[in-house]
Amino acid sequence: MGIAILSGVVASLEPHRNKSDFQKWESHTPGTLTPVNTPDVTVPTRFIACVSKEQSGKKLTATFANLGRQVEIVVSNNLWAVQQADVILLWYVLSTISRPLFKEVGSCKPQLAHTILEEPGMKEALDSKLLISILAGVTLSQLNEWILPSTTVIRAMPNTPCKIREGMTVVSPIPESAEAERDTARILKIFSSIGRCRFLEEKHFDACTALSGSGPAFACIFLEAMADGGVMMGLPRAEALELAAQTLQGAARMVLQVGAHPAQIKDAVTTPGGCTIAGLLALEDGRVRSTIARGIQIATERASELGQPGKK
Ligand SMILES: NC(=O)C1=CN([C@@H]2O[C@H](COP(=O)(O)OP(=O)(O)OC[C@H]3O[C@@H](n4cnc5c(N)ncnc54)[C@H](OP(=O)(O)O)[C@@H]3O)[C@@H](O)[C@H]2O)C=CC1
Ligand SMILES: O=C(O)[C@@H]1CCC=N1
Repeated sequence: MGIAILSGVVASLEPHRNKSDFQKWESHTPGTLTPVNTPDVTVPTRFIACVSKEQSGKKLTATFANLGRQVEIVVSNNLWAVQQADVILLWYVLSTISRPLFKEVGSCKPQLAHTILEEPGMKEALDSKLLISILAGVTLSQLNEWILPSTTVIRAMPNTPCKIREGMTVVSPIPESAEAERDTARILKIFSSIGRCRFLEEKHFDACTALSGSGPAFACIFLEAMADGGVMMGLPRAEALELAAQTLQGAARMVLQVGAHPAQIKDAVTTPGGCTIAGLLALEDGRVRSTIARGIQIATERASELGQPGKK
């Protein structure tokens, strides 16, 4: 997930980004960000990604080699990376004071969070900084126990399409403080540049983890199954996949861009006595809706266990 976010953010900073990118950015954050086409002095200029294994370091170096902006890779030295930064996110670090910096400090599994944060010197390195955790299941109250009160901590739940700047990120409310406005702008700057970003209360985070965090996996099962159906009926695999993917994207965009209700879209496609209703009834016979919805329910329940004491 760290690679997806860092790739998206780095890509968003490249000079070839077009005007619509800026407009998209602004539309998510009315009044809080720099106006369209005005240079933003807080734009990050330096990136550091941290991992624990040499082999992962080599892989990351290869991954970021083609991005055209240098990403420093640090193996087994989270503390150093955090110390360099002014603003920190749990799996990565953003720094913007006089010299803008942006650092990633490993994208660790939820169970590892405590181990990383209890490293000697880490609390002090995080002092007065902004810590953003993307760790599924790990709560703000847990995180607050592992850091000094002077560190501001919030949660974010992104998803892998952040890599192509089509992500969905949910962010917990920013705690009230003198720096709240600045922190809000920094958070929106990152996550609105790599997709949609919305604030929601922490109580919704496990459901968001299941719906949008895990969602790309669920959507791809459906996508693959549609393509399989096409292949079963004789379509070549590549074309079946293209048709399925573009169809899902088109339907989703009708909901997001046009504001259509999914039922409206379904009804408009469904000619009386036609083939769509025949297919829909077959899907309903397989309890497709409750199966998908229960999948989100079960994933939500599992998300609530992640990072919790006594749970695997
Ligand atoms: N995958 C997803 O779609 C989403 C994931 N998340 C959250 O993101 C987090 C990471 O998940 P995911 O990306 O799937 O996991 P991965 O296992 O793919 O990535 C974990 C990364 O963390 C690094 N890491 C592990 N331990 C340390 C350490 N002690 N110090 C520094 N770096 C470390 C690993 O490097 P190394 O291999 O060298 O140890 C690896 O690069 C989880 O908390 C998950 O809940 C949230 C939303 C969506
Ligand atoms: O599977 C997981 O636990 C993580 C959280 C959301 C997506 N991946």
